Amino acid sequence: MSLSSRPLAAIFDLDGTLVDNMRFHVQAWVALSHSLGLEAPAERFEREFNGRRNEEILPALLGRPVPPEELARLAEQKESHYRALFAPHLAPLRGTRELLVRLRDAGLQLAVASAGPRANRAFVLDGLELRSFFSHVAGAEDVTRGKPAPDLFLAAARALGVEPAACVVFEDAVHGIHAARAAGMLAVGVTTLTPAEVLLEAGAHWVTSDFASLPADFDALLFGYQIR
Ligand SMILES: O=P(O)(O)OC[C@H]1O[C@@H](O)[C@H](O)[C@@H](O)[C@@H]1O
Repeated sequence: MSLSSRPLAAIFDLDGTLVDNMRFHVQAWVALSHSLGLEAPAERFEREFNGRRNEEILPALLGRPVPPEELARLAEQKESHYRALFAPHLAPLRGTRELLVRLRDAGLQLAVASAGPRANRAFVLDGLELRSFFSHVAGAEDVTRGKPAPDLFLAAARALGVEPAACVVFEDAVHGIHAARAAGMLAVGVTTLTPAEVLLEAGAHWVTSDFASLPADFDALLFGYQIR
């Protein structure tokens, strides 16, 4: 990882990055917790669980191992509720399509690496017609360890055939920034939910509130031009 060499690939987190949807995930988690008679503050889903897989969140939430059938049922209860909540608001983060077009035209390889399940990825990527930009989509079922382990980003880089050191990750969660750095990649924090200073403290090299305008030095590095 070097702050001076131009990345060859860009890997995008999905929830909270390609779409500004984390409040709907949190709302669905809080509703599921209530239906189970559990006390779980929204804050816990925003900080501790953001970027993790359901296979990791549910045992932590219930405080016990969760057998596969129960896990699948509870995850589907939460995820179908989340999709119903977010459906009327489904839209890409500002500037997403334009950035993807620029990256594609500049010859970068593009992938998604999301801890979310397949149905959620399809909901966003197909619902917004973004899928064709990406050569690979890595998801929860491709790894046994979610973020902050580097596995999802490493799986995406491997599928693209690009060295981790030549990849840049866009990610909104602290766990995701840790995962990107653990993978040896450049990391851009997206401040849809978590404040810039928290993402920088976690190891983000740059931060941005959306994709309409990137930090000038990062834009120059990404697209290979000098700032005058
Ligand atoms: O890795 P991504 O795309 O941010 O997905 C993570 C999210 O995936 C969702 O499925 C979980 O319910 C969320 O709680 C989690 O934060």
